[in-house]
Amino acid sequence: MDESILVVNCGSSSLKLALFDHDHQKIASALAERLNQPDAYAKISGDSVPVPLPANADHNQALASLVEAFRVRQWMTCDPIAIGHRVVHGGETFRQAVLIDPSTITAIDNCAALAPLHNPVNLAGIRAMQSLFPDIPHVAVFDTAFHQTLPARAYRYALPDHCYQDWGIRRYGFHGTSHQYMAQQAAQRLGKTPATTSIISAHLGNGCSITAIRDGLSVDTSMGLTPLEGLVMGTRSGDVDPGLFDYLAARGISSGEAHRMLNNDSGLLGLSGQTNDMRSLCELADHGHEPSQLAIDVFCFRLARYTGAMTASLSHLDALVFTGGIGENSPRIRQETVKHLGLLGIRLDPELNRSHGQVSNGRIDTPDSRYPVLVIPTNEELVIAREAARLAAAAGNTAI
Ligand SMILES: Nc1ncnc2c1ncn2[C@@H]1O[C@H](COP(=O)(O)OP(=O)(O)O)[C@@H](O)[C@H]1O
Ligand SMILES: CC(=O)OP(=O)(O)O
Ligand SMILES: [Mg+2]
Repeated sequence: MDESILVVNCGSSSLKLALFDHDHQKIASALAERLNQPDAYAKISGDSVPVPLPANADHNQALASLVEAFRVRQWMTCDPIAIGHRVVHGGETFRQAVLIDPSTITAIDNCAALAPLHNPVNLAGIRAMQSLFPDIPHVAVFDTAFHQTLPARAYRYALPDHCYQDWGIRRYGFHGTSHQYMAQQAAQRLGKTPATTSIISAHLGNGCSITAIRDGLSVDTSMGLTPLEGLVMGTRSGDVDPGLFDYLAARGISSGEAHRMLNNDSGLLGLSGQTNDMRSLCELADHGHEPSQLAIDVFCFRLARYTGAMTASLSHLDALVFTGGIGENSPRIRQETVKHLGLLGIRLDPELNRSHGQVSNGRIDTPDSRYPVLVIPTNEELVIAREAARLAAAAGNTAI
């Protein structure tokens, strides 16, 4: 028997699928993008030939095609023992991963108003996989769960009390799976246990967030009610003055248009006018494109400011950790961020930084830096696979 585990991560127009074996080693992964658009496509990592998809393929069609491609390649010769689903918003209902049953579906649906871009597609992915694999456990792993330990002083907005009591308006935080993994990995690299390790974890991918983790628990984070608050991101603005909405309304911009502007047309893309891709942005800046350099400057300064803010929640700091596509791969962004943190005494070794800490167990700081700085590759899919296997075993499916 295979005893494999499938992990599904559905985004608004994309999806990622990963297959793990019983030792939690990744066997295969695949990506579908531009879903519901004429040029929808899917590909398996390492394959040059795309997996055929019909024009305007939706999440259901893409998942069915990719599952079939895994089967044809003999990677999955029988049903997996469990399927783990990334769910972005679990509100205050979910403090940890859960087996999905009809009441879970209703609860995730109830959180959809808080994450209209994410939860409906997460649910679409769950339903599609349940119809392909009706007889095995499905597990939901929530981005928000790890942040359920935030103290009220960090999660409450200074709004009238009923906004929280009646409507659940509070800061929830996201990317929890990645931040939790950073806490474990940093502890391991520093020869400590997570329960005694305090870090600042900067997850810098297309979405970006930073979290203060005190003795293994999330105590402050930059994202809020939705994944729009906080750092500058690929296409998201991060923090803006809420007065902006009235100002835009007075200029005839509807709330839908403002929403699109802040979520899809802002961030690195908005500032540079060119791209949301940090690698391209760095090349453009190298060729003298000033708006691209400005986008990098705003990104790094905001990140440094938030790093300083996160220290308010910690009594000591074991490491500043960089992760996500940008955090793992860009020495320039790490250096330009840390350059603003001189007062904290954080210094990077240029050589170690250039090598992404690969020869130094992740460390990229100098011997005289007041705090260690680590680069750690994130692996949200592995965490989801482990959680799915754990809950499936607890539910009596094949033990792991
Ligand atoms: N070598 C690099 N230098 C700078 N940025 C990079 C590099 N490699 C990847 N990135 C950036 O990482 C971002 C994507 O991060 P990733 O974590 O893969 O995204 P997602 O959040 O979609 O999983 C993009 O902005 C991409 O340009
Ligand atoms: C919550 C969030 O921002 O997720 P992503 O980085 O996948 O967009
Ligand atoms: Mg990511």
